Amino acid sequence: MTRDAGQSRAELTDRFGRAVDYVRIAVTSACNLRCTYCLRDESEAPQKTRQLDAGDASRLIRVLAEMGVRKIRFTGGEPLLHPGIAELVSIAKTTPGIDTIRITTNGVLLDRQLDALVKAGLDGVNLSLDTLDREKFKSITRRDRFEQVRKALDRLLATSGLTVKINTLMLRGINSDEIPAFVELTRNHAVTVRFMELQPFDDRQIWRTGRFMGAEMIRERLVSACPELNAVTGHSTEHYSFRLPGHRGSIAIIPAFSRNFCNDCSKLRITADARLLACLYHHESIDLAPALKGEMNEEEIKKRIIEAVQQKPKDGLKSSHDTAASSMSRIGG
Ligand SMILES: Nc1nc2c(ncn2[C@@H]2O[C@H](COP(=O)(O)OP(=O)(O)OP(=O)(O)O)[C@@H](O)[C@H]2O)c(=O)[nH]1
Ligand SMILES: C[S@@+](CC[C@H](N)C(=O)[O-])C[C@H]1O[C@@H](n2cnc3c(N)ncnc32)[C@H](O)[C@@H]1O
Ligand code: SF4
Ligand code: SF4
Repeated sequence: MTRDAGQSRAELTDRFGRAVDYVRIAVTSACNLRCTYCLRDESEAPQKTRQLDAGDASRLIRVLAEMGVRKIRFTGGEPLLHPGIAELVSIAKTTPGIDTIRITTNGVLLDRQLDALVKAGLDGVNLSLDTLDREKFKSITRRDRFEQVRKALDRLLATSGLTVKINTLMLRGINSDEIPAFVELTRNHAVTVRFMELQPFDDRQIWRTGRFMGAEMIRERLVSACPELNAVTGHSTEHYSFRLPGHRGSIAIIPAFSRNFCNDCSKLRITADARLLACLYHHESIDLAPALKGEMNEEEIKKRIIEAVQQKPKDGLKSSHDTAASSMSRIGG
């Protein structure tokens, strides 16, 4: 059902009856790592890329909240490279209607920014970390930053009141032997370790090189490494979710490529180049740049948001594009 663009606090509902209340905003496309499944080493320098400014963010988040959005995730590129990231968190936190503000980060700059982010009202951090080995980290990310990220992880695990998740992208023959080491982190910490499928947004790098591990294969490896796992109910993208007896944290598998959690999809994305994306796998997007430049009034912005919600496909397979051309650094994951 198409809603009246002028309606305040309307719930955004798509053609399949799914309420959209979660928006992922890529605040920059710049990144300080060059993960082989995401960006080319020679990708453009950070200063050439666009960043979301505080005034734009404030207007946009207020409009989204009025339309029923409750959760904002800042992502990128690397969101902590945005010079005003704590201010963006604070803007979201003080917007009436928004109740959850989280960040997905590679953690390189987290140790020094965590206090400011928590003070600004951050509720949770999803830390992307694919290996616990320094040399492997260097070869996956093309940067020698493991020690900074490990330090950030230790700080995160010691910070109370934050929801902490670790995103580990499973790459066959590269980090598939590290499942037990990641599971071990759940023993003493209330963290969710999530093993994820590779997706074809890798800037034409490793998608076609046999590194993909499907959710079933990951599950088999996990169960064989930890036979005592108990199945529990996971959150949203966490299609499989488990706990080990006596462990404080949980373990999940995200079938991001298999896309079997679309029935519950509640998301809209704003890419680093200010486009509204109805689905991670959608071909088309709606331009929001004029809105961010102050060239559209509030009603027009709402119309574009409603249009994007109406474009949401039943599932990501219906709008599938098997392209390895784009990079996740612009979409935000
Ligand atoms: N196919 C698909 N993959 C997704 C979707 N949302 C997140 N992912 C993938 O899941 C991985 C982890 O994403 P996160 O940024 O941690 O976000 P999330 O899974 O929504 O996190 P929570 O809000 O904590 O559940 C990334 O690789 C994303 O590409 C989605 O809607 N569809
Ligand atoms: C694009 S990054 C942006 C945020 C931040 N730079 C980070 O790495 O957490 C968001 C998520 O997308 C994931 N990602 C990037 N490229 C991917 C790909 N080709 N397939 C699956 N996930 C990917 C990363 O592992 C990360 O968890
Ligand atoms: S996955 Fe994140 S950290 Fe890695 S290159 Fe992409 S944007 Fe950067
Ligand atoms: S693939 Fe598309 S429809 Fe499915 S959960 Fe992801 S964004 Fe939603």
